[in-house]
Amino acid sequence: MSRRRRVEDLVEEYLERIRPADPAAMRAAEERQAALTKPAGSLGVLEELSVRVAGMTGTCPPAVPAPAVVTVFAADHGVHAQNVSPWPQEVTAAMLANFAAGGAAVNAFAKNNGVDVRVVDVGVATPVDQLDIVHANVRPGTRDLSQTEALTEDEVRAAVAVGFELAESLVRDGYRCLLTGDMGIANTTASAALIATFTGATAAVVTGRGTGIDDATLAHKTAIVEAALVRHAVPPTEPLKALQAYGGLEHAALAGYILGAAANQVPVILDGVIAGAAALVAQALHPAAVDYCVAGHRSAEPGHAVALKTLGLQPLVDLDLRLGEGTGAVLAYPILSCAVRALAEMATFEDAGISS
Ligand SMILES: Cc1cc2ncn([C@H]3O[C@H](COP(=O)(O)O)[C@@H](O)[C@H]3O)c2cc1C
Ligand SMILES: O=C(O)c1cccnc1
Repeated sequence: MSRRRRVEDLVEEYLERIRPADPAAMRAAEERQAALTKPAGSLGVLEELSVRVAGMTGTCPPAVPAPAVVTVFAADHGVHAQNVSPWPQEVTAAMLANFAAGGAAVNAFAKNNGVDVRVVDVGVATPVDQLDIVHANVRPGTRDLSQTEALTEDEVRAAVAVGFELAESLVRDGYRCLLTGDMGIANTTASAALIATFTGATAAVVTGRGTGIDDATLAHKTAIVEAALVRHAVPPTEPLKALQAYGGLEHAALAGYILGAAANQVPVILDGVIAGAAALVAQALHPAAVDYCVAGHRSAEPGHAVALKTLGLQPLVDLDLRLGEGTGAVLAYPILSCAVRALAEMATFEDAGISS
């Protein structure tokens, strides 16, 4: 069997393993929530969240989703050549060294919240061979989406496989909550194109300032996204083709990682706009993948709110973050674990001898 055939089969195999959240476990969790020692509904969104986790894991009450790990998928983007980001491409590799040394914002948040950090090179343009990270480089950055297709079909499928297989191995290692992270200079441009594809929103609505660009650069970046949408014209029913057209390798790996969490019935906390774009790809591949997604936060990048609406997810935190790396997901993790711990460990009125 050719390698190409094998990679094609893999994505189909992944999708076959995904089941919608378990309705019986969700009903049991709703009933248990109603019996706990608090006024009904008083834990607000946390109650719904705990019910969703019961549905994901198929158990009531579910175990607290721990330990947790944030995986930072890193890759570069050919569209960087169009001056859509103020930062040099080499910053992607430099930040990988920073993650490996524990010096980035995501490392600080992760240390605070008891979350482990994994870093994966799925397509960084600058060599990072010497770093103590997962080396799974599919190609050294995408091609320029404004000139040609960013990736070949084989490259897309290989990157999806990196994410799926990593999620599987993390679950095998005992992790019970997977968090998304990303690093890739210019990746808010590819994110905007993906989000426009799956939501039908215009380039003007979903394109944002990324790391911080001025008005003139924003207008130029928006025009690049708009022209790319016309050039490639991928319908929302063709998620793998959308990854081929726009990239990035980290988006493809993140989509695979989300599918991997879903196939293993483990919650996945999404970070910001890059994760939102990848989750739209996962949703288009298998709608039930979203049953396993928790929106960690809402990024200040405008496309993110648009993506969350199509995903049907309510963000847990809204603090004007616009960093990526997984920071918003890590920040939200204790909220998710509190929600599940309350469902699992609170006394019922009957246990406590309180008449309700
Ligand atoms: C020092 C630094 C650290 C970062 N950590 C995450 N990003 C974030 O910014 C990039 C996307 O923004 P744009 O599309 O405007 O280039 C991504 O690498 C993302 O993870 C960073 C960016 C920089 C410069
Ligand atoms: O939403 C994000 O994750 C984000 C926003 C701006 C730049 N980098 C990442």
